[in-house]
Amino acid sequence: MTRQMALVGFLQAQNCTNLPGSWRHPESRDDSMSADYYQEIARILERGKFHMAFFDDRLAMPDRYNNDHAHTVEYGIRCVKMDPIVVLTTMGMVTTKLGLASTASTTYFEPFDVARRFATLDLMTNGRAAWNVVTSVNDGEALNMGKAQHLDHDPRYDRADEFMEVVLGHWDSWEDGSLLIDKTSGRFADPTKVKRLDHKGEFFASRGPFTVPRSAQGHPVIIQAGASGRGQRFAGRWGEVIFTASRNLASAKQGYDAIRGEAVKAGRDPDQMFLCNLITPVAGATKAEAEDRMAVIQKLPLEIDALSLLAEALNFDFGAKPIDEPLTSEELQGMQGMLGMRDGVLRASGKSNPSTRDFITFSGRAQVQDAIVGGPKEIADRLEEMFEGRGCDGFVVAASYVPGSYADFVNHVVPELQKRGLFHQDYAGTTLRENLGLKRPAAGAWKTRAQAAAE
Ligand SMILES: Cc1cc2nc3c(=O)[nH]c(=O)nc-3n(C[C@H](O)[C@H](O)[C@H](O)COP(=O)(O)O)c2cc1C
Repeated sequence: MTRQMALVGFLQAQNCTNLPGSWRHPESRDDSMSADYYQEIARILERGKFHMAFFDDRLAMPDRYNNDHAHTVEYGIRCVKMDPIVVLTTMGMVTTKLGLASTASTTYFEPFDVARRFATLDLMTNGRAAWNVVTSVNDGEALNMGKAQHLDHDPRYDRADEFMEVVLGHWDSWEDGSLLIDKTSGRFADPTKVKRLDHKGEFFASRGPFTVPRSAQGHPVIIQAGASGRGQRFAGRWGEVIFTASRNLASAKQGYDAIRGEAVKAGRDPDQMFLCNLITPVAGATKAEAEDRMAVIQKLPLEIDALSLLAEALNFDFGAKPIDEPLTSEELQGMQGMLGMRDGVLRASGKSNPSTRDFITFSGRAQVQDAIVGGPKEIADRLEEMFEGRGCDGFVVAASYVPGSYADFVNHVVPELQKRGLFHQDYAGTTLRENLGLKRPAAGAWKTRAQAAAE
């Protein structure tokens, strides 16, 4: 079969999109704290045959900049952050095919809890759930979750490896065929097919038995977005859908090859994983219409948006330095958040000690300079180049206003991608795995492949 791309809607259960200024857009809906807002997005994405709606998450509002939240609340810089799984559930109730993905942290939750919440979502949506595994980024999250400080970068991933073993172990506990529900014999399930996990490891202990049987797709799809060396190793071991944020084909190809290489080392088939690259399309019926839209969007960001979100993502208070003063090597080394972002700024600026202003310019954080602006042809051309050039297998589509950005993409770009045979005409099945073309995992398959790779 011809290779076709996966499309994922990038959503936030918050007062703005990942572009913090989006709420100021004249056509943005004002009711982002209502179910109806998210249900409208869900219907648009399903009309456009998107594989998934995906929510990011963070367990704190940005307040690392100047160690204060006043600016965050005042300018609406992602200051509302609701529980994404609850919001997803409301979207699941008005759709039947759209995959439903949410982020949850391995650093601040217990694996049993995460395993149960996602397995429940998977049952309630007939096998459409996915979990984006993150290790979280900053001290604000630590302080909200009863810890003094966020864990260091690489040890977070060591802990996350064991977290995955516990979650997947629990998801395997009810063998297929264990449910009998036989009123005549009075037997609900076969006890020989439901096992306790009895996990006692370095970081976690969880006994079981798990309390949620397997779903139509086996278990939720695993998403990951590690970008550092350690993060890519983790993504290659566990991720079935991988999110990347490459800005051009050359760097996308590098990331694509690196993560697929890690998957092979972990004993996996790299063709059973989809790398989806983040894009911000600004689409119109014509190029001119899109450029008019972009003119409005470009006026939305404020400098404080970028400063606030950089401080949040890198767990570093950029407010403590004059904006044009180079950061010291010690300060750069001390950053513990999304290190892929720091490294990207070092690369793109060509400076070993960039200033805060360089971070604003070269990270593009909270801004739209990376937007792909165009009519159907221009946007489809860019996506086709990245997809056919093997920079990725699909795209995570970010919005600069809601619901307009999704509607514009679905109305103008999706038909063009379909016409070119790059995107499916319709959903192949009902579960997310069926629609992505991922095999239903056999219970325990992840263990054998880890062993095979170690041998
Ligand atoms: C599309 C996309 C979505 C992401 N969503 C989240 C998120 O919701 N929460 C989070 O803490 N990190 C999120 N991340 C960050 C990644 O999990 C990861 O930390 C980041 O890419 C840096 O990689 P590293 O952890 O290997 O340094 C996202 C990254 C991408 C590309």
